[in-house]
Amino acid sequence: MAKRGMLIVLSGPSGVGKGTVRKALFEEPDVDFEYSTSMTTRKPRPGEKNGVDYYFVSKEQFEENIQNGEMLEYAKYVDNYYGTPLKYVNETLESGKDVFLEIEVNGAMQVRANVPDAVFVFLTPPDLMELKHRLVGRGTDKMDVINKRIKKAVGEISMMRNYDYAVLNDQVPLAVDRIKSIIRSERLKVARVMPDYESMLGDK
Ligand SMILES: Nc1nc2c(ncn2[C@@H]2O[C@H](COP(=O)(O)OP(=O)(O)O)[C@@H](O)[C@H]2O)c(=O)[nH]1
Ligand SMILES: Nc1ncnc2c1ncn2[C@@H]1O[C@H](COP(=O)(O)OP(=O)(O)O)[C@@H](O)[C@H]1O
Repeated sequence: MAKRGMLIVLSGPSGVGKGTVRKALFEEPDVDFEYSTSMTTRKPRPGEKNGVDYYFVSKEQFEENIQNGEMLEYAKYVDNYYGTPLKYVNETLESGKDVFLEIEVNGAMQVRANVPDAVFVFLTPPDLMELKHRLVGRGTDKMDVINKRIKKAVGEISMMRNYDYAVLNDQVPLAVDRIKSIIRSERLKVARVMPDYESMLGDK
């Protein structure tokens, strides 16, 4: 049976650059993670595709999935549900492939409780002014939503201490390199540079 894959969880406040950094990371030739597409009740933004950016579903459908135990984790974030479908993550990890989740902090803490050997990375902005600047610059949310997201960010940033790693996203290529170092180091831990005692002792 294939060795179970590694689960890496990237969180951080809205607008810090999770999506941007994740896309840049996935373009690296030596990075080979499967991205778990989340499910949400949020309406698609212009250009977003169902099944690619998210699985866009109704509130009723989402609640049915929760009831049926089909979510690895889920959270309500600024009036909408967001969550990770369990089946894809389990099957992919079981097949030996590594999986990448990009989710907010409450969901990440649920994953922490259920998958203790997952690796938790918090992406942090240089400061709150820069975070607001990025949210405004992205131009996808109205000012009232941006303000709600910024308010939420303060609490989210205080959750950073519950993560294995904090990564500063001052510049995208630097943040990508930092995450790659974490992955390399975690792989070493998993590969465990340990002797194979059974073969050392020989057949008895
Ligand atoms: N718990 C959880 N959070 C998610 C999931 N997918 C996305 N999110 C988070 O929900 C928040 C809002 O997402 P979205 O509306 O797409 O805004 P954006 O990430 O700021 O572009 C972000 O912090 C996402 O990381 C998920 O499957 N589970
Ligand atoms: N290191 C960075 N420096 C400047 N702008 C950035 C950086 N990373 C991301 N951005 C910009 O910030 C905005 C929010 O990024 P996005 O990836 O959508 O964040 P998130 O997925 O965390 O909500 C986007 O306009 C993006 O281009």
